[in-house]
Amino acid sequence: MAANIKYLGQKAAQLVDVDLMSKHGYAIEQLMELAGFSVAQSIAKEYPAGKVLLCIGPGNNGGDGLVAARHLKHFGYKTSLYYPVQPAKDLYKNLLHQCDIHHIPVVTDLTTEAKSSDLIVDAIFGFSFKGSVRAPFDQALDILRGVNTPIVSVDIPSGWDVEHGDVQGVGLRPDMLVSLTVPKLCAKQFNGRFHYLGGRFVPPDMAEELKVPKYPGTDQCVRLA
Ligand SMILES: NC(=O)C1=CN([C@@H]2O[C@H](COP(=O)(O)OP(=O)(O)OC[C@H]3O[C@@H](n4cnc5c(N)ncnc54)[C@H](OP(=O)(O)O)[C@@H]3O)[C@@H](O)[C@H]2O)[C@H](O)CC1
Ligand SMILES: [K+]
Repeated sequence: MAANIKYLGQKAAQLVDVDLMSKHGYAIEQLMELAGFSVAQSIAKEYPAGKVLLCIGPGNNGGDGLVAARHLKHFGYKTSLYYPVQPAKDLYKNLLHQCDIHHIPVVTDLTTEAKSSDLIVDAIFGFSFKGSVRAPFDQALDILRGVNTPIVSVDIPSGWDVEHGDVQGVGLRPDMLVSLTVPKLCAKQFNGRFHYLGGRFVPPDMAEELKVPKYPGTDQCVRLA
């Protein structure tokens, strides 16, 4: 584990997000593009090109997944989306349209697709997840837990409490975790092979306060463990 790293609780993570947008003038589209790009780059560092199924949730974690799908396609991966709840928000509609024009299909048979993919990206729930997992994601998590395909979780392994980890015993067991901005408390319990940090958009004063580690060269991600 990288020395001096800071872990944020749920409220603190949400506040950082609000500060970036309301105090520092970032648009959500900017943050999401860089977050999703960093997820795609982290994947490209560790997994060879192949078939990637991105499982997309109803919030901004899902938005990061839609962005990552597009960048992975540009990097030479064959990507598809499982996106069972598609909110009617322009942000997500535009990202989905961009996936469509990149010939990234939306699939519905999660079991078949998960088994036949080389990698699964878990962009279902991020730092706003709370309570017990509601349908249809309860069943989706069951299916994803039952396949052997390695999983990359975006920011939070889905089903995990943001601070306490897999307390409900329904969470995913990712091979890679890509924390965004800074890791959340549950990341202390991550025991997969690769822990990366992405979201290289934090301005210097905030980065110092949050103890954001140094990114190498022009990379959008840094390996923490
Ligand atoms: N600064 C950054 O690091 C950035 C991070 N980004 C990414 O954004 C997510 C956080 O996004 P947010 O939209 O706040 O929340 P989530 O994606 O985690 O999820 C919200 C949706 O999930 C639903 N939800 C919540 N709990 C459950 C549950 N138990 N069962 C089913 N559904 C659930 C929730 O529904 P509600 O009805 O409760 O509203 C929402 O629909 C962060 O983790 C990063 O990945 C940004 O992209 C960029 C900046
Ligand atoms: K996730």
